[in-house]
Amino acid sequence: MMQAKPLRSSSTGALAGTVRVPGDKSISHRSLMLGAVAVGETVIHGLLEGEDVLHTAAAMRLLGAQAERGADGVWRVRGVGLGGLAEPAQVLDMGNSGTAARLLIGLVASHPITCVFTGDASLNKRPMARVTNPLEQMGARFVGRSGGRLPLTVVGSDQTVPITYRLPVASAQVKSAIILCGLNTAGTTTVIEAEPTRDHTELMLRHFGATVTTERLEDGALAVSVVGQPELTGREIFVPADPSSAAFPAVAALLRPGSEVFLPGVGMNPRRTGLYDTLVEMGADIAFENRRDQAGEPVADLRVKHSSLKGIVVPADRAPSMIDEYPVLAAAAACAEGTTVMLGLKELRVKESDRLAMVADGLTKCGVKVEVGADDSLTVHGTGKPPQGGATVATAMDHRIAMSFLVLGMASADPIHVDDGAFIDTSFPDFVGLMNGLGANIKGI
Ligand SMILES: O=C(O)C1=C[C@@H](OP(=O)(O)O)[C@@H](O)[C@H](O)C1
Ligand SMILES: C=C(OP(=O)(O)O)C(=O)O
Repeated sequence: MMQAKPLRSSSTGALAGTVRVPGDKSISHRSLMLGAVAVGETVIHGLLEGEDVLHTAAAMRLLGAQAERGADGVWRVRGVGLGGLAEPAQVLDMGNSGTAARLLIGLVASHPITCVFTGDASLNKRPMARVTNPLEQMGARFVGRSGGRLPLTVVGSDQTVPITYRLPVASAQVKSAIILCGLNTAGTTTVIEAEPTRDHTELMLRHFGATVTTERLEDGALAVSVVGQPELTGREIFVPADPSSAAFPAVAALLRPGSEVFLPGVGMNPRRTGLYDTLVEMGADIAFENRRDQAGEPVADLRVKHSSLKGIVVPADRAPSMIDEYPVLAAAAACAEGTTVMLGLKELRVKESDRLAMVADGLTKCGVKVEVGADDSLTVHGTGKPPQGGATVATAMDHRIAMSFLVLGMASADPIHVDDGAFIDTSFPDFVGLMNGLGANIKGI
């Protein structure tokens, strides 16, 4: 159990400067996992060294791969080849990370090994049936707690069969778990998604030499297919800065008068940029400079200046492209002029915390008028002025709730306290140092 780390954020002057936010979490997990089942060496530049990703690295080692950080900060993974993962002698502890757990459950399911997965108190509450149901159809077996929660034993098989599966929820983790099981399954495995979710698994699999195709179906859904049992070859990977992490200094700069921050090399995969589209619609001054391609992923340098924001309606179909950014968008909406309505937020209830409830409770404590709809919408009534603040906000083991309220505390009239900032290290190590370097005032209490 990590020791709680209460933090306080108070308003300061303008934020200014350049920060390179850490590497993309989704891409980092995938680079370690695919590197571990490729033949030869995978060299990863800019891997996120957050706790979530370090749990994946540790798990890949227990499964037989080598994964080490060099003194130059570059990670090198020596893979075992597809089908070569070894049965781990210990429980695989995925910490706080839904992505690590769900993707790895998929990857090991088509290996003839038995693995026991567990996580922390937050992860062990999160639903896993969404991955075990389709993986069972492919031939893996599972023994877990009721409701399909971790701890969970996966009895994998080298006789898995391909399926065609329509996702019942828009989830890149579920899509990826099935594709990763399909990777070591003879034949073609297809996942159909009605709403496009992040496609880092597909892009990176192609980079490693697999055949992954996408086809638009008559009803508009996307069918993603992987041809099983390819030879994957170790590659060089350059991880872009995480757009989900860049969201925090970006929103902080928008809220603090006089601010200008520069965020180089941020991932701009269109399946991830919903927050930036939304902020621009709200009136944000964000320039996307030097757009370029970095090893198969689009990136840009972001220049963000203080802006007066207006409330808008954020449509439900934008949710997959900004799913982790609603807490920080809610902080921005609390300072905007007018009402912001965010539609289609049901999935927020099954993240590291029930983010819909945590955001609504925290904002209410800070003096913001909010409503949670029966349709899982969130309405935030902004007054055009930052809220009062002056509250202690509960974070429920959730890094994004902690960072979002610390950002709001940079603008609110009175400081905002968060009860525990320890989980920030899961995705954004040195968040406090980087933000304070820009001129924020976040302190331990
Ligand atoms: O595939 C991924 O890397 C992720 C997918 C999303 O989860 P869901 O697939 O549950 O929506 C997101 O919330 C998570 O932070 C990372
Ligand atoms: C939901 C998140 O991560 P995960 O599902 O991997 O725990 C997140 O980082 O906001």
